[in-house]
Amino acid sequence: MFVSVSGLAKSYDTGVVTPVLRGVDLQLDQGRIGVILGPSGSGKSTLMNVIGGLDRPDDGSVEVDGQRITDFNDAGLAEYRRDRVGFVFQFYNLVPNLTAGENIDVVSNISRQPLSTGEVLSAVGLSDKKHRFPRELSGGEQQRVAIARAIVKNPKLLLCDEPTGALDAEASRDVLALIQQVNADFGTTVLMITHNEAIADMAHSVFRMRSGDVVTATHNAQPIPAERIDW
Ligand SMILES: Nc1ncnc2c1ncn2[C@@H]1O[C@H](COP(=O)(O)OP(=O)(O)OP(=O)(O)O)[C@@H](O)[C@H]1O
Repeated sequence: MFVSVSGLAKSYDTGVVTPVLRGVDLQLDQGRIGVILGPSGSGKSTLMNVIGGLDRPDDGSVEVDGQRITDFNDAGLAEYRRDRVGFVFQFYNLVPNLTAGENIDVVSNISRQPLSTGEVLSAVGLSDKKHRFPRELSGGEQQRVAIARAIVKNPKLLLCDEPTGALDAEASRDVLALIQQVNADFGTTVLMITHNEAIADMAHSVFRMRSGDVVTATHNAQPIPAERIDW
């Protein structure tokens, strides 16, 4: 199992203690696309942040590629995030005064075994826009740069938190097709959060969350190409 989450629990204390993850179990095979669905506040982002080493649980464990990351110290977690995990968020988070190519270079410069900026820009279909600034790109193009930046470090795991949340249907389909292409071409295991039920059809595994727990895990023998998702 490439990602194995077991009994993951986390609460926030804001005066009142609120459990946000209540003993979550989740398993995803290597090279697969997993989608996490669930209503707002069900704990999707918190779960993904723990899997990505951005946050720590109170209890339970996360293993990725045979390593129990929940046992790592801060330096170990920083290294894990830097070398092993690519992150894509809803609002791209590109550096506004750097070009598309420079946004990608920032990450490749600190990566251990990066792909080339040219290769990832070509993979996301933006070779001709390398010198554009984020404000000179559409939302969909900015998200494709963000995906290129996430994969330039050649991560084993790509974590996407609502990657199409700010995009219209057409741009969303392009971005999802690109994520599928990255999964197929680079063998990257993908875990993606979405509110959109329709996106489940492109995943190998679908995890439905409710009130801090994964309540169902289902598997698609034949995920559909993102181009065929019905919005
Ligand atoms: N830093 C924090 N401090 C206190 N409560 C928090 C914190 N982060 C998240 N929460 C709470 O934890 C719960 C789960 O949040 P989370 O962001 O994981 O849910 P989500 O399913 O991703 O929601 P959405 O779809 O709206 O992004 C929410 O009730 C939220 O208010």
